[in-house]
Amino acid sequence: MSSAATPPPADDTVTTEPGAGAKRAALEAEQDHLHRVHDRVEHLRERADARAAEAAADRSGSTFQARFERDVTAHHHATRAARYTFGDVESLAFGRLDLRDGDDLHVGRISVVDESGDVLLVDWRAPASAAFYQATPATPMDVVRRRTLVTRGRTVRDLDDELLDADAAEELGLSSVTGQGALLAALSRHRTAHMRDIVATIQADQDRIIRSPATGTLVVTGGPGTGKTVVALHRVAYLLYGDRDRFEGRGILVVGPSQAFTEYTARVLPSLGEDRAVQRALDGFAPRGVRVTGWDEPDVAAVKGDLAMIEVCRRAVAAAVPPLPPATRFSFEGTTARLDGRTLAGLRRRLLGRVSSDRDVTTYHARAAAADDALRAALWKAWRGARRAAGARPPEERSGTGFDQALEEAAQVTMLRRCFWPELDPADVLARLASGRVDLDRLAGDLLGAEARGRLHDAWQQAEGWTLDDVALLDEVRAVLGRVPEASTESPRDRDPGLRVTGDPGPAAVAPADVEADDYRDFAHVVVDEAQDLTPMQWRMVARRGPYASWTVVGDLAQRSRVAEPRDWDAVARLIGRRQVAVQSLSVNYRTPAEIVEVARAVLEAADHDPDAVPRAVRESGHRPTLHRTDDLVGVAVGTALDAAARADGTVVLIGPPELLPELTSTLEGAEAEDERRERVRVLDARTVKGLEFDDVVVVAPDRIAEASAVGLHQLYVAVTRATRSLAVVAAPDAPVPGEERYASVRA
Ligand SMILES: Nc1ncnc2c1ncn2[C@@H]1O[C@H](COP(=O)(O)OP(=O)(O)OP(=O)(O)O)[C@@H](O)[C@H]1O
Repeated sequence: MSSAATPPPADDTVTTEPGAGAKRAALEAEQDHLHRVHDRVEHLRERADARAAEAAADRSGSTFQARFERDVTAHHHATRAARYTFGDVESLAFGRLDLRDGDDLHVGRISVVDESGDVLLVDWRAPASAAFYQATPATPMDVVRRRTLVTRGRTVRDLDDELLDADAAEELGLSSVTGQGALLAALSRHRTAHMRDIVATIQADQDRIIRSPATGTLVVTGGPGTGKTVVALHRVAYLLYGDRDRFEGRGILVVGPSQAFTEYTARVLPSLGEDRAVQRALDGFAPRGVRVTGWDEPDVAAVKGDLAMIEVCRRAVAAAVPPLPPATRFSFEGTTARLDGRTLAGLRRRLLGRVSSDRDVTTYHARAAAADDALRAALWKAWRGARRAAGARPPEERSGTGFDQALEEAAQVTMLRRCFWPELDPADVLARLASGRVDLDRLAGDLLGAEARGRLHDAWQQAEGWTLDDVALLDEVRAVLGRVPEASTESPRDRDPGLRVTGDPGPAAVAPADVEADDYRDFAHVVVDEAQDLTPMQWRMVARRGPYASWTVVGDLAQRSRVAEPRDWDAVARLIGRRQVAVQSLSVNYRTPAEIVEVARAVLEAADHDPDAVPRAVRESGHRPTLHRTDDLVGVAVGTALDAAARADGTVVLIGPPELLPELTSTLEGAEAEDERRERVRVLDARTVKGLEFDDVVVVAPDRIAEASAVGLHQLYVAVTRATRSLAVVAAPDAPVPGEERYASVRA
């Protein structure tokens, strides 16, 4: 946005520097207004609280209807009260527009009207507020002066003016009072463990994305720190505000790459008064009871993520049914029939061949009744054959003969029906394949090449638990299985203990009733963050939750940690069943100072990626990144991180290759430092820092991160672009470090 808050200022912006007196007067006027807003909000909150309490205590009606209405009323007022509740640090009002017609309006977190109907504050998402974010001197949108307020709780700390229409300003007698720069003030605040909202300083290009209609699929791209994540979250708040019926009813799903990421971003929507969106990490789609404990190397992830796995999963279900008894005998009206296992196996194979995840009616569990019918028909046919062989003439029709009743009572038939089409759970099904009980080569020899099968086999053999990429496979299996019919309460193990898989690669304690997690529904809108990293199978998993949804897809191809498909956004569109995507890009880096951007550029160059993909930084820190050459990687890295924590408040992270993490953690724990300082330092794997940010970043052994896989340099790029303040790199004396000359060198 070209507001005064946005460096560099637009060339045609008119800014006059008034005296301190004018600024003081302006601050006082804004302070008065903010007090009025807060007083009114407090009043509204107290009133809503009182009404909620009154409704909850109302015992006047005893009918179900009366109790229901009372609960709805109490809930309604409690929700209102919650909307009027703000923490001390959140700014309730953050802008003011003076318009050509002499009116002014204040923009804030919510709309507030006083007792006489005057508007004290307009919600940032309302159409009238759009000019606060979008007006420029070239297109002033009837705005003469835009004022950005820097507030904290009830206090106005600073303000920042921009005259967009100098002539009209003169006519109206308006001047401008420049402050510190609201955006720079916001960016220079130290970070906490949680991302903050940016309502006060949304920039024009970001605002256009936030407000764009949710019709098809919008892809938001841009380099690290351009605000993709925060913009996507504000878009969710905007959509909920604009069409609550559509988006609150069916819901909005926000998907992030990891639990750490979801925890980091979790507070943004609640701080905007919206807590209805469902935020999930990719491993959060695992069936209940399944815990993800590991990662796959990119080449294994590529196999597990390939669409060939759709058919592998389908066949895995067919291979998970237990063997049938060699023969089943039963008697009815004095005739004993015998049905051999091979005939029944053929019948079951044909029925299993029709099972798929395509439609609800073709899932395994949905076909249970049809399978049982087919089994009874086969038994009927066998009995009629036996009857005829005995010289009697069997009845043509089964119904009315008592045959079905007799089947219910025959012990052998009961056994047969239980293992013919038992209830299955996804983790058990996949575990049979992963543990080798079902032979992968026989199952998928025609679907996966020998190399891919080898990788899959080795990965599953060596794994100590389920991995992130197994989750999409578990979900695919779950989709093939479908919902367990409601009437059924037995778990598969109650029915057939033989289904238990020993030596499973992962904890598979899942009861079928738990199989459908509560997110398994048809969302109205789906947001996918760090979208460059999803495999085709993961896209299927997410798309299953929004077959009719509109989408916001957020990603940066330069930060890919994958080597396989999909390679561009059109391919993503195909995977989620959409014909096309609209792409919008963000190009200003609000996170990383210019000095660190230079280093990041060198890493991209080393990765043979277009170095211009690095977004331009909005500010400089005045500090060059430091490069520490040492043999004592861990000791120096921990010392550097603790020094950073001592220098200033904020968050510090040590990012290293997986094999160094235990030593980094134990050295940090044993280091002599105050607890408060030590606790502000985190140790993270280079693969888990995606989407996160920290004030001070120490990257350890960059060469090992870079060489770990085909996308190692991209992971190093992600690691060095996490810092908002300082970057230190700790490397062995002879280790290659891209852009070495751009660092200040420190020899330990
Ligand atoms: N308009 C803004 N005003 C204030 N802060 C902003 C603004 N836009 C972005 N930021 C801040 O910049 C930082 C980076 O934002 P965000 O994490 O959304 O970027 P990103 O593009 O998703 O980055 P990455 O690709 O590395 O995950 C955050 O601290 C965010 O709050």
